[in-house]
Amino acid sequence: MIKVKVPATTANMGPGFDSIGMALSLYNIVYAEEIERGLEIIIQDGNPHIPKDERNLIYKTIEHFYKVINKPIPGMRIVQQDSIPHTRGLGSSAACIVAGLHIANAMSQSFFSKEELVQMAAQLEGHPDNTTPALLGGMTIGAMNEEDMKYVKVRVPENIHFAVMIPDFTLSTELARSVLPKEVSLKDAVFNASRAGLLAASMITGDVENLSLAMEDCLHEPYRSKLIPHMDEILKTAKIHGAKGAYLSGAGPTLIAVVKNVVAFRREMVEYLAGLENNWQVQMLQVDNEGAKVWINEELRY
Ligand SMILES: Nc1ncnc2c1ncn2[C@@H]1O[C@H](COP(=O)(O)OP(=O)(O)O)[C@@H](O)[C@H]1O
Ligand SMILES: N[C@@H](CCOP(=O)(O)O)C(=O)O
Repeated sequence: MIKVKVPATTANMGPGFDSIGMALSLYNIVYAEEIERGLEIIIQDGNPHIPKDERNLIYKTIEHFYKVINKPIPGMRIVQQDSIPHTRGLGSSAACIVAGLHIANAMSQSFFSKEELVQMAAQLEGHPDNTTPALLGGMTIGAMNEEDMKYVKVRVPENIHFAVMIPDFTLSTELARSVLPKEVSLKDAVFNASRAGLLAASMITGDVENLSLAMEDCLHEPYRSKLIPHMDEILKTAKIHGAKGAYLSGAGPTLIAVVKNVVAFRREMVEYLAGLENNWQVQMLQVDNEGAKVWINEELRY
């Protein structure tokens, strides 16, 4: 039996579009084992939106891996315990890709290194800001071309708290990318480049006082805010209630605030969000600095 535990991820973190992302302490757990033939997928929370056939993203990733290694895919049973809300900007699709790669690697006894899986995952997702932190933990800053992805992993202090505000509606990454402009001005490019650099450096030094400025973005958030009712108002209110920085997580619609005073912030935001539509829920999470974990027959492998 193979068991894989994969963290949720928050991509972009404001200005780091398609580059910066961080793993969060919220997990999907997937069990997989070979069976004589066919495919059985069991979704333990019974979520009707997750496909239980060959269209399932974990299975599609496993199928891709077997094609790469040029071996026939065996019959298998997959059991999913999902806690990462899907299509909400918390890297549920990246978590499937990472789980699928780890399962296929173990099941086929291919022994690809973690580094090779990092590269494969980034190519499959098309941007490295969810899959890299999901595999390695911490915050990662990545850049890719057609062949390769280079990155740096930063361990984030565990006493920084992330208030994760999740509404009751979904927003697919595909749709949220379709509203982005094809070209941007030099002014906007400079705005983001300066803040992305400041964000990376501030997370390395733990200088959270920089985050209010360092988490600003003008490449994707202004366009996506039209798809997310009250987004700008919620981000502003989070700062009024003491957030050090606040941003749209991934392609949205989840919003995240970096906070120090966890109890007071949560109380005030829960009260404020209760007055809006879309049933916003607040979860207080931390960084996951370890990334995905794999057990084979209950023995932790990596
Ligand atoms: N646990 C899961 N099992 C199988 N497929 C999943 C799971 N979670 C997400 N997916 C697939 O990923 C899609 C969401 O991906 P995406 O739009 O990128 O949103 P997210 O921000 O959650 O990654 C879902 O529509 C579904 O097809
Ligand atoms: N850089 C991507 C990140 C998408 O993250 P997800 O968690 O929404 O899948 C983007 O902004 O499109």
